[in-house]
Amino acid sequence: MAADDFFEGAEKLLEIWFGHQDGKVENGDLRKIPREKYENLLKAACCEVISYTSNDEIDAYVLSESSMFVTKRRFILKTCGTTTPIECIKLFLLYVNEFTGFDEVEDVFYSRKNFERPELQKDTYRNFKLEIQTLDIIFKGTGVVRCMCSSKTNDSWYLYALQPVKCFSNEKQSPDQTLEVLMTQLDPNIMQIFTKEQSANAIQATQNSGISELLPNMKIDDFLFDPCGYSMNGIGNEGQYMTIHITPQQEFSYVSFETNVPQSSYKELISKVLKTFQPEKCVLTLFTNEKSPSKANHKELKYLTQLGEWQQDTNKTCSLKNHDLTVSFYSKYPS
Ligand SMILES: C[S@+](CC[C@H](N)C(=O)[O-])C[C@H]1O[C@@H](n2cnc3c(N)ncnc32)[C@H](O)[C@@H]1O
Repeated sequence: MAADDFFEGAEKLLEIWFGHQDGKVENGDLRKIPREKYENLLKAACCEVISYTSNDEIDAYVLSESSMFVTKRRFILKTCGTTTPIECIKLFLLYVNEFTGFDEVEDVFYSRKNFERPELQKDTYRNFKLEIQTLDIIFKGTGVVRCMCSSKTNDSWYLYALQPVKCFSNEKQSPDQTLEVLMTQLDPNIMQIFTKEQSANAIQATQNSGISELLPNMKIDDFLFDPCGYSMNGIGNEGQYMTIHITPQQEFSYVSFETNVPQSSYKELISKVLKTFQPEKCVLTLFTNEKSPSKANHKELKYLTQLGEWQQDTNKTCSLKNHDLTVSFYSKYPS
């Protein structure tokens, strides 16, 4: 396939948390950084804003390549294609220093699935080792690295997590959990919904696909690309978000689902997501911190060996500074 026809759906996901050395986190706010400064950052990452929505807790941007979310002290940049998110970090840290009142990086996570066509990425992003080296230089530290591989398919998932020396005490932590479902080889009939040929607009695609039913009661900002491709952000009044991105082309179809909505069990939500998109394969990741009402879910995921038509081939759990992490690989049975 010609490089021109290919689109890399798999995202690079960067999440940074900020704090204050004296522990007074109420003194800072990342949303004090002006909009044009965020646009500068996105230029460095090779993408731009195409839509925006917000409430009192969270600013959500749909980007030309995926999404950005900004809350009081957490920044999330999720970008696909051949974007370069690490390139915006130094400038971002300068803006944080200038505008927000924060003076400390509390946590950094940078993760991604293996790329379909790594050779088409720009320099640093062709090999996770180079991404790690670049992040270590920027954060002047040594990150913890996790590489999880499926025992059955050639899928893998990589994480860099910076563990700053100073830890925030448990009392200052707020509940935090993030679920991601990264899906490949999707049902072509379902993917057809995310084309201009089948759907007149994004609202139609959101409704007809069942996306609107996945986590109801969210304010949805969706976008249907021409001739195909789909992105959406959903936000809730308490700072909850969900985000879905779809590359529907059959030769390299990819869908990602991510949310921070807490659940006492994620089984039903994950099943709904898989039934909605019908992937052949998927990678599940779950991060929870000590305060999260979802923290018991790692055990549940471990024993979720069968999820409808999907069978788990690999499940790994590990502990990071403030979070537990589970990564599971599933494929449709029989594959
Ligand atoms: C931005 S969207 C969603 C990407 C996402 N990371 C995913 O999960 O696949 C990418 C899809 O939109 C299509 N697309 C159409 N116009 C585009 C544009 N101007 N920029 C980025 N993608 C575009 C791509 O071909 C691809 O199918």
